[in-house]
Amino acid sequence: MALLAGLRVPARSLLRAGARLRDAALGRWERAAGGGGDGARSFGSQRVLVEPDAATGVAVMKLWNPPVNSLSLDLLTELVISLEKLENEKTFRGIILTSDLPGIFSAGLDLTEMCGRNPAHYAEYWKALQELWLRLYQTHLVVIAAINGASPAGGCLLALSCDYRVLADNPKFIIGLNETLLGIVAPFWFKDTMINTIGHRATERALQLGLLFRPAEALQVGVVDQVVPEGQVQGAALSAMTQWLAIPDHARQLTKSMMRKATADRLLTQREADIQNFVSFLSRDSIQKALQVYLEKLRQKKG
Ligand SMILES: CC/C=C\C/C=C\CCCC/C=C/C(=O)SCCNC(=O)CCNC(=O)[C@H](O)C(C)(C)COP(=O)(O)OP(=O)(O)OC[C@H]1O[C@@H](n2cnc3c(N)ncnc32)[C@H](O)[C@@H]1OP(=O)(O)O
Repeated sequence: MALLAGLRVPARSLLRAGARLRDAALGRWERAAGGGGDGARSFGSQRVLVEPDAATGVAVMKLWNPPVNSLSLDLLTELVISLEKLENEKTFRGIILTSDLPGIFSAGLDLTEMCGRNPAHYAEYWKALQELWLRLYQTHLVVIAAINGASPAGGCLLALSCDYRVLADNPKFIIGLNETLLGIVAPFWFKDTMINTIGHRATERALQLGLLFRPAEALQVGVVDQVVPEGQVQGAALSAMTQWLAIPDHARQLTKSMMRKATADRLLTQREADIQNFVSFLSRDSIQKALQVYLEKLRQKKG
């Protein structure tokens, strides 16, 4: 059941159990080692599978961090490495970012990285999140999010950092920056990323109320660009990619940079202070207690 949205997500327990077994078995991408569409070999890490198609210059990047693709330190690190690898391959011009877990795009930041750890860990974790956002938000590649599941908070940030968003039409696939519902505050760069997507007023309302949008609402407010039937999300993302890749790279890339640089620079100029803010905020007893209670509720809701 989706606690925040007050919505039930169908039992994925069996799938999760299977996923955990696969995880335990490791060799995560052996099943895909045969390669991508044009004979290019799939590559990846334990939690990120990349299926490159050298013929089209598009790679599909799939998140796989069971049970809910929470953005753990490991997943953040692996995402940055995969992204960097694609950026350095001249063949690639676009990425489709999606999930390999049914019904979940990403549950956002990993609450277990934010609870009961020490300040050095919080700092390392936040730096890794900053790193992923800075790279994803500013990459010269076209990134299209094929959102095939729920994406609260940090999951929404991931999607908002892409160039275009396609959401599968399922009322359980909620998306939004819902931090206030947890008693925490979305950092300024989360807020800026949303403002750049849907504007100031819509962001203010969404952030203060911690709104999680269902697909039709997400489309209406502009959090996503397209809603398509489930099962068509990756195809629709690939179609949209064709339009983006029809634009000469240099012109599109310079335009992207012109639109996004000031936002990214704002974090870059106060990166260390942002880390310290996060560490001192998380180190408060009241915040730790609130996060523990929230995590416990998530764990117990099945019982
Ligand atoms: C002044 C300010 C200065 C600085 C700022 C400082 C701090 C603020 C920064 C904060 C920014 C935060 C961003 C975030 O992303 S916080 C995380 C927000 N995410 C959520 O709240 C999502 C919670 N999860 C859900 O709602 C549901 O799990 C979900 C995703 C809808 C899926 O539902 P379902 O399929 O039914 O799965 P379960 O709920 O049963 O969960 C399965 C399993 O996963 C665990 N889990 C879920 N979400 C998380 C998570 N985010 N992190 C870690 N673990 C998670 C859950 O506990 C279950 O565990 P179990 O052991 O029981 O299997």
